[in-house]
Amino acid sequence: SPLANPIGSIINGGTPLVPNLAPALSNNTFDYVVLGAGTAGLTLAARLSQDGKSSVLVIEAGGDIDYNAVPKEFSQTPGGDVVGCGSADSDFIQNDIDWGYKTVPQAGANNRRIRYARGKVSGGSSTRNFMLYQRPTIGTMDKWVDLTGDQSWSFKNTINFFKRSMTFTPPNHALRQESPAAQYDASNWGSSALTAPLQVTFPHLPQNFSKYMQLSANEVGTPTTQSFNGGVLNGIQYAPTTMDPKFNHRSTSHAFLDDAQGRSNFHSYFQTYAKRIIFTKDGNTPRASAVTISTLPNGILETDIVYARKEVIVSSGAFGSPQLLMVSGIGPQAQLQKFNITPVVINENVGKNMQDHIFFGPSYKVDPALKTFTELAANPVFLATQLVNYTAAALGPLTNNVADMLAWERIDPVTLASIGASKLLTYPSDWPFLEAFSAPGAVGDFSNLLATNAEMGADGSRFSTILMALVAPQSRGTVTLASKDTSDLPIIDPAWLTDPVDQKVAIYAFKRARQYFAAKAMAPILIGNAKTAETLPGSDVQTDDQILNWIRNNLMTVWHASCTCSMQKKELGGVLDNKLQVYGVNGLRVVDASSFPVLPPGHPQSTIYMLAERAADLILAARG
Ligand SMILES: Cc1cc2nc3c(=O)[nH]c(=O)nc-3n(C[C@H](O)[C@H](O)[C@H](O)COP(=O)(O)OP(=O)(O)OC[C@H]3O[C@@H](n4cnc5c(N)ncnc54)[C@H](O)[C@@H]3O)c2cc1C
Repeated sequence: SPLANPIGSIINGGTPLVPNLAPALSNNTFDYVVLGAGTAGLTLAARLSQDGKSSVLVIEAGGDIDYNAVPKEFSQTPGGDVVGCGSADSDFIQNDIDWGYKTVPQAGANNRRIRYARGKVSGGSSTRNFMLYQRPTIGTMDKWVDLTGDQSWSFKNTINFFKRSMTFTPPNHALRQESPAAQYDASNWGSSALTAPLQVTFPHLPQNFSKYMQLSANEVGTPTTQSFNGGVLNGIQYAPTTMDPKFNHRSTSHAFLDDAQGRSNFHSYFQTYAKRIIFTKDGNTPRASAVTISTLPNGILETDIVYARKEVIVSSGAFGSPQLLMVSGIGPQAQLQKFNITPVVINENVGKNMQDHIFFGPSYKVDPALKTFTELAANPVFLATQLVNYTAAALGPLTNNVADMLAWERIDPVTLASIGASKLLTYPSDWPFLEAFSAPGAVGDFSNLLATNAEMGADGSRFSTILMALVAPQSRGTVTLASKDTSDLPIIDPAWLTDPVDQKVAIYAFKRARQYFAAKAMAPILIGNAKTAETLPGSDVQTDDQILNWIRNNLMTVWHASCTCSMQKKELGGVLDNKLQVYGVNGLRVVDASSFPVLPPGHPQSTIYMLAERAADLILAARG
């Protein structure tokens, strides 16, 4: 057994720092050790422990949100999601539950360094996200099949894993009173007999701005569609959200923790850093057998070891997972050499191929009767009333995740050719190139949405924005090490907007947002006309160069970092095989956004839950 004498046979990094450590004590040995209690990690750990047969430990650097009252209140309240996710440093309440990542200067963003929100807490980034729940297209998953060489990743073959993680509740039209009404397709969801911890539904109140966006989208050629969850995306509709239907609280992967916590075979260590995976020998192949951990604040020092009888599963997210592989000896040669890390497997692809979405868009002055987010930020009396309304009755604008309506569209081939972006025609035919978000507030450079809206709304002005995201991005980024210690944040370089095709599409997207606002359907809510109402950037910005420069100064991540430990055929640049196992070693998988072969258009959390559900099946099948 690889655990017979784990200390004696360690092949990376020598003897653990802790003296007198008794190897493989029964209370620090588990069948499965999951690193990261985030979106994927908690889902996976809960599923692995469900049949009571395997012991599972999940390790999380952050705390349990249940013991962190103020961030919990903010996190639970859907309208609070826009607080503390900005591009500037000035975050407050959420600092306790966030890693505080910041990119290196981004050439594509006029050398700005941009703060990149990431959950460091139970539920990981599902505790911080905007709750939008939507699935990839059929063609997207066909791309996964091509890249992995495995038909089991098709949409048809994964749909039951998508359905398995969540319970859907239809929109409450009586409360919402919206027109046009939110639509959904009942066949996209599980049967009423199928219940899962994660809750998906619609907010109790839609944003007033969204219906105007919907009507103007229809007018400029984007039709209303019924659903974003059956494998087709093009069109406009309200998006379902990961929310509890009764109280409209945020629902996260913590729901899986709640389910698992009472099981005697389920264990969780919070405020514990995974420091390094220890490899022993399995014949000639390294085997992941144990993990050094730190229970000290800020993860300094290796303080203990936990052993895995069967597997170690890394679910530390798109930044944390490649970091953990690299500090443990799996990564590009130059990275390992630079930090004097004993190599286990040289794989140049670890930390490469990072894919992400960016968004940006013009803000317009609108009728104050709309009650936008600007009203909440700039009118303390209204905010106080709505806090009571939300807390006491689960009603009002705070039940809404702010960006509640989405639209996806392709760009026709003639236009693509005219803007120099024909390269996108290589994408599957159902893959949209642009996503539009309703954003009822002023946005600008996303530095701090609360402060921006409080300031711009101080004179009674109210705003709405349509954010445009590039959802077939060509630019690729990297995650590299700053040191050989996971207590130091890795270096994040998303390289947004460095590819010329992305720049062309971004200019097109910006002009498209202006078309939405110029539609007749938008006229009733604009102060003045589409030209005079445009406040950011304002109608002075007209030429392609001016537009691109404004985008560079204002673009923001949609926080969809992925693909940094990609599941792909090795010759294509993979880190993981088609069963999420790390190439070249035994007993080690990576399961989270970093495992994606390619980033689907839109919002990744549904795919991450699917991945965790599927991984649990693969792991339990291997257990026999
Ligand atoms: C502000 C924001 C808005 C978003 N909006 C949406 C949206 O509306 N819809 C959508 O689908 N997606 C959205 N996303 C993206 C989505 O939430 C993430 O892609 C997803 O949650 C990532 O899941 P994961 O399991 O890969 O990583 P995470 O959920 O981030 O989990 C990784 C976990 O590992 C832990 N960890 C890392 N390193 C270590 C270590 N060394 N030791 C121990 N623990 C460690 C982390 O603390 C974290 O808890 C948003 C994200 C953000 C931040």
